[in-house]
Amino acid sequence: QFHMIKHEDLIWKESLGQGSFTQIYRGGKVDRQDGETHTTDVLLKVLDVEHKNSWESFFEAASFMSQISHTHLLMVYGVSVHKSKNIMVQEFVKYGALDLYLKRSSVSLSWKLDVAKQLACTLNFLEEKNIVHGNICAKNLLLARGGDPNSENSENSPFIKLSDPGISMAMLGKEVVLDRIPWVAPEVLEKLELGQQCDKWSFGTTLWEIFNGGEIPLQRLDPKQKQRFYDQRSQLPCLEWAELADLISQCMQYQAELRPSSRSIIRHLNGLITPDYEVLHASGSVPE
Ligand SMILES: N#Cc1ccc(Nc2nc(N)cc(-n3cnc(CCO)c3)n2)cc1
Repeated sequence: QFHMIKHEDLIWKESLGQGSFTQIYRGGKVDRQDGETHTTDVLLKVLDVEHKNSWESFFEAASFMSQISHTHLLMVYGVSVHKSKNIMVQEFVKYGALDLYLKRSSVSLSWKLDVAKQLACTLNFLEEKNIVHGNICAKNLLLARGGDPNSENSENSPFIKLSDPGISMAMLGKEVVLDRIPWVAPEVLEKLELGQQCDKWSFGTTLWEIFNGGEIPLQRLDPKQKQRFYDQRSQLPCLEWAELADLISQCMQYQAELRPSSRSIIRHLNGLITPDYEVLHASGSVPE
């Protein structure tokens, strides 16, 4: 399952905002090893009290992350329960959530393609283990490196960690699931159960976010209009980079079995050459 961490071994620092149904804080975890005490930087994710009846699902997400390890999967150290507080203790990822980072910073197409490839590899890892994450989105991608643009080259390349899936759809009300359109695969909306192909759909939506600078897809639609978006088999506005738009629409096919395998997604991404204007502009050989 997961490691239980004593509340007295946790240090609480500043609040860093919230996730879905959670508050997040910067913190520390004290480990006592043969007389020495060592403090690890952690992220403390506290389940909102009004959702405390979803604590099993919250801890299921923690044990999901604790039982698989991969270079692009977030490390979850364990959980702590104190009075009515349910706390997930995660590794502190230096630059935080990718959606916020993309809104604040301008990054190159090759930077974005690098992130997309890392996410595709993670998807492949999960698919080979027949594991479904169920909540892939830019908000759940954390940037461990490559967050400060003016650092020299090697530091500049991004490195992502996929966060925990959070409370499962089954526990969330229909309203909340509707609000996850267009990340939630259409078949999940109907049956409220996660199938292998649903992560591919969400991968497509997450690609759209990454290559649209963190813009929130369908932001202005209310839940009813979002339901209609699926009822009418609508697609997101397509990007100007045609080859990438093509991959996104392949992943976001309403017929789940037609979505590409993660291996073909990786092949497609490896076959993409960042369009010249990006390179030419970067080298300054094309007047701005
Ligand atoms: N300024 C700033 C700053 C904020 C946060 C981090 N680090 C970190 N580490 C994690 N393990 C998880 C998260 N996290 C962020 N948002 C969510 C909820 C939505 O996913 C989770 N952030 C680093 C810098």
